[in-house]
Amino acid sequence: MTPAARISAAIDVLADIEARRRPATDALKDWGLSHRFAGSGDRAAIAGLVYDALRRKASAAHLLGEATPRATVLGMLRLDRGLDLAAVEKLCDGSRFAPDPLDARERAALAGTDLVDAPAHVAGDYPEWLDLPLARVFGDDRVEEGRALAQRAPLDLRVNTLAADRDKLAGALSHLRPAPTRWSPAGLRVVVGAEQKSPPVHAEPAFIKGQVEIQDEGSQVAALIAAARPGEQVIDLCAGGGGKTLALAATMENKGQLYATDLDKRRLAPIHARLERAGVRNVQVRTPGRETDVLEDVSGRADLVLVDAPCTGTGTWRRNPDAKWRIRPGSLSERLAQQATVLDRAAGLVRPGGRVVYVTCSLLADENTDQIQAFLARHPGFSPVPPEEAVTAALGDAAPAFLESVLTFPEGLLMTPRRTGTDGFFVSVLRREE
Ligand SMILES: C[S@@+](CC[C@H](N)C(=O)[O-])C[C@H]1O[C@@H](n2cnc3c(N)ncnc32)[C@H](O)[C@@H]1O
Repeated sequence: MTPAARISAAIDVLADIEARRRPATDALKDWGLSHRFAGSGDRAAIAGLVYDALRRKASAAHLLGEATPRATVLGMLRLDRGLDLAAVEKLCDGSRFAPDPLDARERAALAGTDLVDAPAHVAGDYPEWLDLPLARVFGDDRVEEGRALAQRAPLDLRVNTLAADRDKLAGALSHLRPAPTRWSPAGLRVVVGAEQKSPPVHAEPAFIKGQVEIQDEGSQVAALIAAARPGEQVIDLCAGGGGKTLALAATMENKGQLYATDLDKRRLAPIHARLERAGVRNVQVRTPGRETDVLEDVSGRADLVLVDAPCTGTGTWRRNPDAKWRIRPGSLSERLAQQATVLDRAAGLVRPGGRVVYVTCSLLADENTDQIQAFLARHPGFSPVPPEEAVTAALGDAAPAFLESVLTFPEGLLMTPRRTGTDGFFVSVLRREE
């Protein structure tokens, strides 16, 4: 396919997403099925255009003065890909499979990149109703934070230190050009270009042998701050597919006991194969039953309970640009109630002197600092560990620069793409008094 034909295809996919209110992945898959002549390179490039357009939806619409799928793609080409008017015009020449030629209004709009008079939520490309909540956390920096959240995310890998070391793995994966991550000593980062397909890590021998997992560096750091130690009794209460469970097991060096559970047994299902592949031997998966409390025997005895809480995912907009525009106030309230429930459960599981570590991939104070303040009011026997203390123990030499980069609060710390180059993660360490 020509570059111009790919742009036409991206406009069609965006129209489908909008008309049928469906996730981008579904629309892209359908497009691939009904255009079998398109090769994998074409499909990857079209997906790149669609996701980039979704990332810049508000600012592109502002530039073009309308929010149609065509305007979104044209605006993105100008704002994100840096194409000038002549380059866009060349692509939209009206030839077979190319988008229609630009009209006078489009030409005038694409002559500049003027977002000066755009309100913060437009310049930062996030939903208008989240402007106040984001202003509460970031103040005037919210536009820059939003812009960083509208960039493409790199592909981060976590080397499984139970089975390999980072330098050797970097050699084995040298064709992906991985670079060591800045904060996590077990992380490798692969940069994927706009038109590139994400490399099939699942097919790498190192992945098949359990030496490497896909995990954002922010998630790796959150697990490091939880600091599960060899010999401890640890509960991963919202284990889901086990991303953090595997990271905790690695710092425990397979010693002690790690209990992994989740409210939803379907989410937990993939964990078994992942543990097996990673050579993890100290995890008991406690699949929830209908009536029984699957953690009854460990209640009040855990050294550490990790609550990797259900949340709005506002910190992961780089990876889920269409979810960014779907989030509603109702889903926030639902998550807030779930977070309080799971935190209260964690409080009963930890031993005196033990700790609860609360993690979200949200940027919103309601889900982070407010949630912790409310927890502390309900559970006066707990107090927050100062972020400086938790980070220094977890990150060693990288701690000072990390602490300068994150936002810190008495209740915990917040990573963001702009500040730490990771997804947005909030981490709070809460110690139960002896
Ligand atoms: C952020 S995800 C966990 C991701 C996982 N820890 C990982 O690293 O791959 C949040 C999980 O919390 C679970 N959850 C929601 N409410 C819960 C509750 N009351 N108790 C336990 N798990 C809960 C959800 O089913 C979901 O799997």
